[in-house]
Amino acid sequence: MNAAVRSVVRMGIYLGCKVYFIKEGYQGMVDGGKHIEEARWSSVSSIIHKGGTIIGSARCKEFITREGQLKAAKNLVDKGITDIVVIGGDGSLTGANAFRRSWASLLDELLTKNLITQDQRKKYNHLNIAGLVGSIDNDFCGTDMTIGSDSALHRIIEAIDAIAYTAYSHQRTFIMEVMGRHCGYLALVTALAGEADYVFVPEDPVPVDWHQQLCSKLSQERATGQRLNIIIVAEGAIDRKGQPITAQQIRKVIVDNLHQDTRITVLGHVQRGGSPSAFDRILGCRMGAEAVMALMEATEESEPVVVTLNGNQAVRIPLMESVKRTQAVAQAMKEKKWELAVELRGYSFGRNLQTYKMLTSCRIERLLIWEKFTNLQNAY
Ligand SMILES: Nc1ncnc2c1ncn2[C@@H]1O[C@H](COP(=O)(O)OP(=O)(O)O)[C@@H](O)[C@H]1O
Ligand SMILES: O=P(O)(O)OC[C@H]1O[C@](O)(COP(=O)(O)O)[C@@H](O)[C@@H]1O
Repeated sequence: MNAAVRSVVRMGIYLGCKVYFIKEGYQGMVDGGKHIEEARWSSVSSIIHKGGTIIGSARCKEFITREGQLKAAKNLVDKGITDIVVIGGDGSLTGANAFRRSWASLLDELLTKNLITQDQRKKYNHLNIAGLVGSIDNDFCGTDMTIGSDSALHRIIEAIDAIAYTAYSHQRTFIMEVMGRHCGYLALVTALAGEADYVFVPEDPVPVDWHQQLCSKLSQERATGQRLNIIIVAEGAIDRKGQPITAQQIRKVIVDNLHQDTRITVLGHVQRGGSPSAFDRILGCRMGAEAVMALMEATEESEPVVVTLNGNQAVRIPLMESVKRTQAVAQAMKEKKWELAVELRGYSFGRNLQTYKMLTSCRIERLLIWEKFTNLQNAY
């Protein structure tokens, strides 16, 4: 995230703008005062390698209310702020859009209450918004990657590789819970990259007979000589009825049925910490710069945009369109329309899921026949 902050600040200053940090997210915008502070070129030196964000982040209920938005609008007008870059998930971007929509009426109310002058009302008539998507979950429709996701993946894969040594030596089964309360991206790609034997993701819940399927899969792998099993479970994993599936439940199934030595690792907030990956730093740099360009080119008529990654390009797309698509995934999951949820999550998500299933669908019978055949060949 800091790479994006740095990029926005420097691009803004480079283009001749006065740039402010709004600290602690919308809470800082509502509270004003020391939370809105001018950013200098040097304020963002030596931050690109740091995890998290130097400007802080906070959930802010007050910003959802009219009163909160009035305070925020007043603070922005007082500082002469006309353009905002918002970095966050669909909640933050929805909030930004709602705020912009109410902007004119907020200023009207401030004027009526004599909290701003007639001149200010006229001068700040318009507010421009550009969004950047920051989330480790990679759960936003319209972008191939969200800022932070790649770094989290690196951390998870490192942890799996570390665990695999113990699992291998002790012939153990490891269940690893990764983040993703509503999105299975991290779990799925981790399963692909970490050679997991089974994965639980919220968008594509396991079949009702998952107990048998899982046990048969694990037994097959052991029968082919594999000394360890890795199972990945997303924090938000559910079954087809929408009931949560926990790592403890999975462990019980394995221990009761297969008597395998099984351990659980919950990675938790480790996944969100540490230095950002090279990919995330570059993504942040490019997206931040693009967001400032979008603001500079915005007119009163233009819709707010969100800067996303399409292939290898930073592109601008209508903010609310992608927010609505993202919210449609949540709705599809709520209605248990699993195929639709996977489809809406995006082409790449669906392909990852398919690829994972194909790469882990080896049947023991087929494998044994093949091994017998190659042994026979070697004998002659
Ligand atoms: N409909 C909304 N109207 C105004 N503000 C909102 C709205 N939805 C979310 N927000 C603001 O955005 C903040 C962040 O949203 P949240 O859903 O918690 O995180 P994320 O941005 O990661 O999706 C909220 O704390 C709130 O201040
Ligand atoms: O710190 P908290 O509030 O427990 O958050 C955990 C949740 O946040 C997430 O990590 C996503 O966070 P971000 O979108 O801010 O990266 C989810 O995967 C997880 O469910």
